[in-house]
Amino acid sequence: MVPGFGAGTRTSADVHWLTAEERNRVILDLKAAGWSELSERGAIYKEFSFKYCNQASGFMSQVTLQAEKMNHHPEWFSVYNKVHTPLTSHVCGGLTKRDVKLAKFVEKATVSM
Ligand SMILES: C[C@H](O)[C@H](O)[C@H]1CNC2=NC(N)=NC(=O)C2=N1
Repeated sequence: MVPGFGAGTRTSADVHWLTAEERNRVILDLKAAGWSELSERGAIYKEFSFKYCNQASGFMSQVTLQAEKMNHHPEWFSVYNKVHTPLTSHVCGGLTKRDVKLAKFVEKATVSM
């Protein structure tokens, strides 16, 4: 367990800011999938809209299980059938590989809803 990082399965390698090169590469893919950059926060953001509220709830349940596995959590909030999903790494106040990994999982979760 890395001191101060809790008992999660994180490794020190993936809790550092993305390099400018890594960021430029992943941001292009994320923007193509509809994510926006909250550059003032070093975060990415996407709003997901579902036909029914229970689909939004099911989506959040799926992502929560993954977030727990990764020990890396969205800062989201939902209103009826919409889920607002900012992702950032609090431990370093910016984007890390964990945010990218969780964003990719989030995208897959929407497909299965
Ligand atoms: C103590 C616990 O391991 C930490 O607070 C974890 C929990 N989930 C987290 N989620 C996110 N997005 N960033 C973090 O730095 C983080 N840290």
